[in-house]
Amino acid sequence: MKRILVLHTGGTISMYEDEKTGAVKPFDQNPLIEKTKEISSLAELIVESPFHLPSPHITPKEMLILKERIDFHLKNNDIDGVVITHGTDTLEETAYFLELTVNTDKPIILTGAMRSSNEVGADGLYNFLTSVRTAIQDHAAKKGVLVVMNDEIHTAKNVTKTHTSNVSTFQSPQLGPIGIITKKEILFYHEPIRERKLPVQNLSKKVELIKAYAGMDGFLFDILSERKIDGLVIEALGQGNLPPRCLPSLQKLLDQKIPVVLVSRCFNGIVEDIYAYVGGGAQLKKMGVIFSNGLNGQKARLKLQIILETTSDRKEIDRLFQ
Ligand SMILES: NC(=O)C[C@H](N)C(=O)O
Repeated sequence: MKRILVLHTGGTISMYEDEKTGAVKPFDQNPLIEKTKEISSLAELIVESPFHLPSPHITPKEMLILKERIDFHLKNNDIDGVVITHGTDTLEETAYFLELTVNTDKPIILTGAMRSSNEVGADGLYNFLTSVRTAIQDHAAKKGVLVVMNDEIHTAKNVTKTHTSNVSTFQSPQLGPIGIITKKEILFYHEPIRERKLPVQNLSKKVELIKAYAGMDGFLFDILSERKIDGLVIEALGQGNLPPRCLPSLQKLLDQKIPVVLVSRCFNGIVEDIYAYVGGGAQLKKMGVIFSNGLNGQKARLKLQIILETTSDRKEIDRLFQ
């Protein structure tokens, strides 16, 4: 039997709905821990619950705790794979954090639920079961960190939460799922390109994320240049463009040597220095803005935060975002 480390962290998968008020709340004790027994015929489960939080309460510090628990077991050589249950709101960020920082070929799978544990059609236990089924497959190895939800397998780099309530919320806009789960099989369609691993022991840097909009001026940039930040990610317009009125304030931030990374607020495609009008990508690149390669804002923010722990060299940051 394969040995699977199960890390329960909270989220709707471990919540219940009050039948009278409809309010959804965490249980004091995660009910999945009891339910785990029903799945123990598939694999030898090593179950830990390092914290029990709704995922909007999760910070990079909790992500680092998960990395450390996984590294501990990898070092002990007592596991063949990992399944993490997590709230869905920030699940993609924890998945991507682990993709960037955990160095292993063994499957690491995150899953969650859109319906709380006592709702009709609750998807939590089912998603947990399919995640364990995926984690024990030999061919789930070497694919990086994966997200298993609703009978689909997605990569941490591409997956994002696309719907507030639907069970098919997790999608990979750039790529689609890399695999599917049926009653009989776990099938992969293609091999993902894996992320270069980054060292991280501590997360002390303040990195902010802002979204561009039509008519944006320098207001938010001015606030950021007055407060101390270590880095900034901007979700720019289209192919990587910004409204002209915000440029002088952006320049102030760049003059302070704050690394500024550009992603697009579009959920498909990459940013490029194509447009040569005022505020277009060509000008932003000349100003020293770093262009990312198709990550969404929240993942680029995490990546910059991790990178800044080891370097603030603009060229090196640029290289790591290619
Ligand atoms: N479906 C969910 O898990 C959403 C919940 N708000 C959470 O992320 O904890």
